[in-house]
This record gives sequence, structure tokens and C-alpha cells, in this order.
Amino acid sequence: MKNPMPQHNLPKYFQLESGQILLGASLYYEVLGEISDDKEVVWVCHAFTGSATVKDWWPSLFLENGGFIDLEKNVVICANMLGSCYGSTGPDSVNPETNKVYGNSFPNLNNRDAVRAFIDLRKALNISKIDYLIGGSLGGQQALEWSILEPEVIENQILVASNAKHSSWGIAFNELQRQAIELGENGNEEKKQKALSLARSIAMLSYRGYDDFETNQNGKIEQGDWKVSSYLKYQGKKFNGRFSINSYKVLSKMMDAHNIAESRGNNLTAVLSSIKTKTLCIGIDSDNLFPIEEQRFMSEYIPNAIIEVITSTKGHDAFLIEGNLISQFIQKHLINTLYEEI
Ligand SMILES: CC(=O)SCCNC(=O)CCNC(=O)[C@H](O)C(C)(C)COP(=O)(O)OP(=O)(O)OC[C@H]1O[C@@H](n2cnc3c(N)ncnc32)[C@H](O)[C@@H]1OP(=O)(O)O
Ligand SMILES: N[C@@H](CCO)C(=O)O
Repeated sequence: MKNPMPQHNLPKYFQLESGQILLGASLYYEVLGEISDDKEVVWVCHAFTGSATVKDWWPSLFLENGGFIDLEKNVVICANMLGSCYGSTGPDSVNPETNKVYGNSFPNLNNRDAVRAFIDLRKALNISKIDYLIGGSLGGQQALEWSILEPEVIENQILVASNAKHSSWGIAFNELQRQAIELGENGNEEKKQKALSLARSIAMLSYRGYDDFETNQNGKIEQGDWKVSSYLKYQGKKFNGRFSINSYKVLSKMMDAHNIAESRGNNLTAVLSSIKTKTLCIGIDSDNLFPIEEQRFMSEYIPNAIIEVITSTKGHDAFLIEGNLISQFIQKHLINTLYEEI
């Protein structure tokens, strides 16, 4: 069942970490099931190009597809993050001060801003406890931030293919993608979309990896092109029209800026050690964007944490593809041991 009122207005003057004010911003969100005292709350933080419609892109988390979410027992909430292009305020929105689309004038956001907006929505929905906060990749970065901002609210968190501070390697990939986008910025719409395609194709090198390409994209297609070349072109083209160039820049910079120790003493291990929430870190053995060492690091320092590893050739994107395994790990460590110490 979908909530009939999926738009939440943030405070008129929404203060950002940068000191800037976002005026008249709102969040698009979806609620699956009913919010009530007898339902456990599952709050999902979506990844970079995801949206609030969690069942569309993470169907494997739901019971009917073999997952852990049973809408008889759970209510699921997912809000589109600030800066994105799927319903919440972002760079393609109209700036109420100028009545013009923000575009490049949209303020820089970080994960703390995104989470503070979620917190405002949580309060408006009268939710005092989140039983399972789950996020992958950028969504995992936000979940981690949230567990630090509201330790009393977040009971369990599941951080999938994510990290505590974005790596130089990850920033390098995002930088290349932004440079690709800039190549088309002064051109016509076709040029802009071609540049966005190139950015997505570059990103695919970090979302997949050596084994996936050797297994699934080896050799040539009938027309003589390398299979992998055709795959990258296809993935790039498939992205056109689905995502906003402006949001791509805002959200990739948001990911780059992720650092839970920022303005908290700059000591990552100390901040991780202060986390109270029960934490399940899940990594993927072939992830070359958020390598398994990053999840090991978090699980080593978060006091009440455990780690599980997905064996997959799919690389980083396995966090979306292997949802059933994620569900199994959640059932094993959190649901079946909810009232026991990990
Ligand atoms: C609107 C919203 O709500 S946003 C929701 C949608 N997106 C998201 O949530 C973002 C997260 N999702 C994703 O990133 C992706 O969808 C994933 C990771 C879950 C799955 O990625 P996919 O592209 O489906 O997987 P995969 O790498 O196997 O590629 C399959 C596609 O490539 C095509 N393909 C495979 N090999 C080749 C090749 N050599 N040449 C050309 N095309 C190829 C397949 O035909 C298939 O095409 P299709 O998508 O039209 O069916
Ligand atoms: N496939 C994911 C990768 C980033 O986590 C996305 O497009 O959001």
C-alpha cells in the first residue's frame, strides 16, 4: 500500500552544513505498509541513482521474492535524498528566490544534510524508533551518519558495500565522471546526453569488475564490436533520460565529501568506536569501488558490529543484485537474535 501523501515539506529555511540555506525544500518519499506501533520500521537509504521506490530497484529484499521484509510485520520507508532527481528538491528544482532552475547554483550538499532532511521526515511521521536502517553504497554512508546523529533512534543498521570515509580511489572515479559530463556541458542536448552516457560507462568499471567482464562480456558480438564495448555503450545509453546531469554532479560530490569524522575531531576510529547501534556490515569480495577492507575497518571499530561477505563476480553492484543474500545475513544476525547481544 502506498502512502497517499508522499511529499514532505522541510522547514522553510533548511540550514545546510555549509552554512547555506535551502529555501522551501521538500522530500519525496514512499511508505510501504502502515505505520503503527505493532509494525517494525525498515528505513531504506537508496544509492546514488536510486529512488524512493525501493521495491522497484531492491525487490529481492521483500518476502514475496525471498527477502526479509514482510509487510504484515514491517513498514518500509524510503525517501528520495536531497539533490536527487526523483521527486525531492535538487538542482533541477526552481529556486523560489529567483524563480529560476538552480542548475549549477544549487548548494553543495553532504550526507549529513541528506540525513537531517530524513530526520525531519521521521519526526513528521511520528516514528520514534527505526528497527532496521539499511543502505548500500552512498545509502550506507547516510545510514552510518544517521546512527551517529540519532543513536537513540536507530536500533540496527545494515551497511552494505559502504564506508566511513570516501576513498581517494572513489573520488578519482567520480572526478573522471564529472569531467566526462563537463565535455558536453556547453553543447546541445545530444552532446550533453552523450557526455552523461560516457560518465555512466566509466562508472560501470567501478560498479563491476574484472571477473564479471571476463565471465559475461568476453569476445565479440555478431557485428564485430567487442562484447564489453557494446555493453558499456548500452549501459551508457540506457542511463540517458533516466538521470539528471545536475544531480549527477551534486550527488557524486556528496559521496566524495563523506567523512564521519569531519568536524567530530577528525579521528575515524574514535568516531566509529562511539557508535551505539547494532551494526551489520556487508561487503562484496569483488567490489573494487568500496573494497571489503572498508567494511572490515568499520566492523573492527564499531563496538557492536559484525561482518558478512558476499561472494560474487558482480563487483560493487552485487549489493543490488544479491539482495537475497543480504536478507539471509539480516535474518541470521539481527532478526533471529534481536534481543540478544551480537
Ligand atoms: C526510476 C527509478 O526508480 S530508479 C531505479 C532504477 N535504477 C536504480 O535503482 C539504480 C540501481 N540499479 C542499477 O544500477 C541496475 O539496475 C542493476 C545494478 C540493479 C542491474 O543492472 P543491469 O543493467 O540490469 O544488469 P546487467 O549488467 O546484467 O545488464 C543487463 C542489460 O545489459 C544488456 N547487455 C548485456 N550484455 C550486453 C552487451 N554485450 N551489449 C549490449 N547490451 C548488453 C542486457 O541485454 C540487459 O539489457 P536490459 O537492461 O535492457 O534488460
Ligand atoms: N548501480 C548503483 C551504483 C552506485 O552505488 C547506482 O547506480 O546507484
